Amino acid sequence: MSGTSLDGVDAALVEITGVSEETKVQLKQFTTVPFSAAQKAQIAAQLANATSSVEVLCSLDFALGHAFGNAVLAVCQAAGVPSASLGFVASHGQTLYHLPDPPTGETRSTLQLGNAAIIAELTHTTVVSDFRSRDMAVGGQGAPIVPYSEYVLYRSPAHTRILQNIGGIGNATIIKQNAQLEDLFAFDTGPGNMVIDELCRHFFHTEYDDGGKHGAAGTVNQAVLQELLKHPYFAEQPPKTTGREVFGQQYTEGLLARYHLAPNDWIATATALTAQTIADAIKPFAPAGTQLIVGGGGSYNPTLLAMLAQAAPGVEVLTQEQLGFRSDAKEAIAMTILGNQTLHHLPSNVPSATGASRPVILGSITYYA
Ligand SMILES: Nc1ncnc2c1ncn2[C@@H]1O[C@H](COP(=O)(O)OP(=O)(O)OP(=O)(O)O)[C@@H](O)[C@H]1O
Ligand SMILES: CC(=O)N[C@H]1[C@@H]2OC[C@@H](O2)[C@@H](O)[C@@H]1O[C@H](C)C(=O)O
Repeated sequence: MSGTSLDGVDAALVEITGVSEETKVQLKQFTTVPFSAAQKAQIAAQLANATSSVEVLCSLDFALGHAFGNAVLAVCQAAGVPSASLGFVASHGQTLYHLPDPPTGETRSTLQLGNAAIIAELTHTTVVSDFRSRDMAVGGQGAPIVPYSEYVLYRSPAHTRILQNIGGIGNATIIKQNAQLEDLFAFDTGPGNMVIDELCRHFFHTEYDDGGKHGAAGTVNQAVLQELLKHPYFAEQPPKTTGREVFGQQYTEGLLARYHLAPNDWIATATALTAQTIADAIKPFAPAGTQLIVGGGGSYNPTLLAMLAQAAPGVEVLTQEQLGFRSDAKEAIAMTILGNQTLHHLPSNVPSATGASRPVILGSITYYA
């Protein structure tokens, strides 16, 4: 898995047994193979129309295939497991573009690169990939696709649980107490770390606000925060998804041109934007006693977690680690659950989360034989 932050390829080696609601997974090893600065710059350039090139995109698909295949080899090597003994590889790839509701003229579509044939050859293993297209083909947004795995792993008879991932983008899955799969509800809350990261790059030439220290040292500018909260995405009704197309570099550059704050105040304000938009978005679905379980890289930012707890009174804010899971491994583990469903000819989209017209078997299979 590689998400919108472009930090690197996450590879989870899991033991998986059973299918559907009976699926059991055990994490054996986890590795993130970071993208080099050059790889990251090359991917980032392809995310914007002004700087993308069809020649580089063609090359990038295969280059990412190598990066993903090598991440599989790295996690296997760390565990002392030969890759040829794997049951399968489930590869999300790198989202390059996502058009669930295209402006005009274009076709609803989504594009994840990381060529599966290259991964199969490097790892000597069958690969399941392209998990989003099939959901979109039946009218869904093609995202979010992790809710099925969250239902399998986190449903609880005792609590309403909201799984909040804070990666580049923030996304929430609501699993009410005693929920059935049809009851799940999920959507993107808005920016996760994306704006914070962009501001860190702009002001400090760092990739992110390590430990939330800049955010903690700054003061939230309430007037600017209130303006930012007026972005139309926050008022849209779920199901809804968003991405770099809306809250990427251009968005932050626009903010920097419009408002003039001290660097730490900017980062505090962007951190508060993430916290407040999450709190506002989940509020209608969070009765007293709800557990908000935070995952993704944002769970390593204590300033963000503190702001979130303050913005969501009555909700118990927990991290994946507090439940015995790993925040950084969660999405990669989710892909293995989806891949396992695919290989058993079973669906794993959640129509109530994506807006799809029906459950479908996600993914494409590239056999290694
Ligand atoms: N120690 C840390 N302190 C503060 N922030 C951190 C830390 N570690 C990671 N992060 C944040 O988490 C981000 C990466 O999160 P993650 O890997 O979950 O994102 P992603 O999977 O790429 O995104 P998405 O889930 O939106 O696709 C980093 O860019 C950074 O902002
Ligand atoms: C199109 C795409 O790659 N969307 C990602 C992105 O990153 C976070 C959020 O936006 C989420 O909707 C999704 O990823 C997770 C894994 C998902 O589909 O559940």
